[in-house]
Amino acid sequence: PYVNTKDILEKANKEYYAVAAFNINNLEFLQAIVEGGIEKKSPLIIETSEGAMKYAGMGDPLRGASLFVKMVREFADSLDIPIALHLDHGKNFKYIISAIKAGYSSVMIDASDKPLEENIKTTKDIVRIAHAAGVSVEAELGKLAGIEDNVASSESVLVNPDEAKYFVEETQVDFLAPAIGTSHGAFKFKGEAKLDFDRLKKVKELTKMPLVLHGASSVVQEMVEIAENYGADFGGSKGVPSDILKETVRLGINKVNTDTDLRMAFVAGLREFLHNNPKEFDPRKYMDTAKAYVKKVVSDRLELLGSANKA
Ligand SMILES: O=C(COP(=O)(O)O)N(O)CCCOP(=O)(O)O
Ligand SMILES: [Zn+2]
Repeated sequence: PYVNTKDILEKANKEYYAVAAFNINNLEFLQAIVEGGIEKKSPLIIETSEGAMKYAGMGDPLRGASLFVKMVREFADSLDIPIALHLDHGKNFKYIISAIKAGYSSVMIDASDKPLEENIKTTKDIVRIAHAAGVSVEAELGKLAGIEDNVASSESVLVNPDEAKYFVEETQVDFLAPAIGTSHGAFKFKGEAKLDFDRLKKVKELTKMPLVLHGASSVVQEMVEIAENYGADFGGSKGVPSDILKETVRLGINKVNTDTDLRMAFVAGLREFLHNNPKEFDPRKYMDTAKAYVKKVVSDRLELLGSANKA
């Protein structure tokens, strides 16, 4: 069934597991993610960034949002696993309202680059509108390093746990993304991978609410090797190691944003297939391996996060 993200996360919060939030931009990634969810009998959070809404809507975010709602609902309404659709990194008021209007389960208002009081005010405005429409809300505190689509923030600003408590009380958001040292993309750490577990623990103690980890891809070595075998150059790529990811779940992370791992799996499959089948041009054939590799990464992640058999 098509459900509200909050329902999925409240259950995860109570039972101390995490649910992956997988980003999509097209049909093929959605198909692969849904196949993984069915195989693992796991709840799924499908999420789209504003860039994805523009991409699918050919420049028209409302059309993009509406297309994603229809695609996701088509799968969700016909399956036993709970599936939610979430707007990831909502920064533009028009896009956030478009997602609410189109029927998204939840939206993120990302005002993390603003001073605290401004982040609170903007977030409160969105919470008021979203809650009136039965839509749940995610916000972010602290800043991720790395490149986000429209915010190239060089250094990460880690969350202040006391600020987090004040923020959630003032804004009434439904789930919170505390920055604890991750960053978007495939180049997360120069040296050893390290996250601030102490801050995470404190934020959980102070807020007791479902928490979100952005920039949580692991950069799966198996996929890097396949892709590089067929011409990719992912030198220097490094993600969040599985044991560190599991520790964040143990400490209270319940939604785990995963995009890069699926992108790398897809392109590994595509490169491999195209190299080995020079005569093929049927998209149902050349997307096959790409989708299979995405499904594999999805299934492994659902297992790792503990949401398998929680549908
Ligand atoms: O946290 C993540 C993904 O983290 P990852 O890179 O570690 O997968 N996300 O919110 C995904 C952000 C995708 O934005 P865009 O479509 O503009 O490129
Ligand atoms: Zn993110």
